[in-house]
Amino acid sequence: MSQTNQTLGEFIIENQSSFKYTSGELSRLINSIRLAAKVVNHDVNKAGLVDIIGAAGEVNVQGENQQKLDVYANKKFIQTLINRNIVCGIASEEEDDFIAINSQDENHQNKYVVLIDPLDGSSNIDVNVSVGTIFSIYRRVTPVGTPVTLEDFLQPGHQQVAAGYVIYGTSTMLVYTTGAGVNGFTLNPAIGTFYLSHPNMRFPEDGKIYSVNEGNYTHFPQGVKDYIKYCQMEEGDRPYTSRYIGSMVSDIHRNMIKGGIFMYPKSSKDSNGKLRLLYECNPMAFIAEQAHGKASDGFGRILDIQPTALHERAPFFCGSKNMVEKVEEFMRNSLK
Ligand SMILES: O=P(O)(O)OC[C@H]1O[C@](O)(COP(=O)(O)O)[C@@H](O)[C@@H]1O
Ligand SMILES: [Mg+2]
Ligand SMILES: [Mg+2]
Repeated sequence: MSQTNQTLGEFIIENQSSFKYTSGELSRLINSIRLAAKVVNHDVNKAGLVDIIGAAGEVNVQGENQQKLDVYANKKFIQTLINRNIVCGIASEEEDDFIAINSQDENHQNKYVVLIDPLDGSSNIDVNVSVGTIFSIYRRVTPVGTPVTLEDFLQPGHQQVAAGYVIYGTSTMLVYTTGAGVNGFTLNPAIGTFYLSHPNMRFPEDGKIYSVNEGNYTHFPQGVKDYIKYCQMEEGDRPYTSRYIGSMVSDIHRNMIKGGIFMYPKSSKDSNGKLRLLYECNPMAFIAEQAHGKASDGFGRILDIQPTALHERAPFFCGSKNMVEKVEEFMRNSLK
């Protein structure tokens, strides 16, 4: 791939006009996320050498032991967004409540709220397996000029104006959508620039990879058990291949390129699954749909769920369209 590829900065400017609220504000916001991603990437790449490995000694609102990199990435993204005076509110997996941001001139003119999972795949940080960052962006619904409220964050996923993720893997990539398709950019670490490497990303309609933590098999709903058995059957183009990294961003990224389905169902242990609707499921679902894939809670469209709490969870099935429809079929049949 030659360096004649478009840079992320050029792409943002060039595609600004395809975005219905073309005020440049969203472009500046995506640029801020690009900046924060580079800062975090710089330390992720030498995780063993700098003091960002291991537990931070704190427990977050989800009751999870925060990793040092969770806290570090959270701080870097929030700091960058505040410094660039570009948003009116931020919500994060690592923050109990949303953060209301007053614009310097105190009249709350900023229009966007951002929800982030600063570090996705925390269990993989210490073992040098790829991890990610996930972001979701909405226009506020409360009037500009008034302080941001919870209502601005509890919007159904189909209201997102942009969403994306950063994957810190064999290479570092930023993949995002503003509702006009999905594009992926690879960081050239030597010059610190993201280049368009994966234009117009699309899920193949069908795939041969299924990604689920089979260690929870006995706790899964019958429909999921039936679908996993279906994937493992010697029939037609099956059995499918089981691949599970344990970092949702990385599992879905792989399946978007190769064709496949990622599943984190509810179980007798987690009555609503593990993944958080607002800053994990919704942004990945927006990406999936924009890439001609599908995202469901097993019965309906993830993006149509009306959220009621900042850190609520949802069962999540995301990937190649025909595979998600197949698991929905098994879920419906299991209730008959
Ligand atoms: O270890 P499990 O139960 O399979 O869970 C793995 C899942 O949990 C997550 O790590 C949750 O995300 P965080 O790391 O951001 O908390 C997902 O990335 C991943 O798919
Ligand atoms: Mg996560
Ligand atoms: Mg996280």
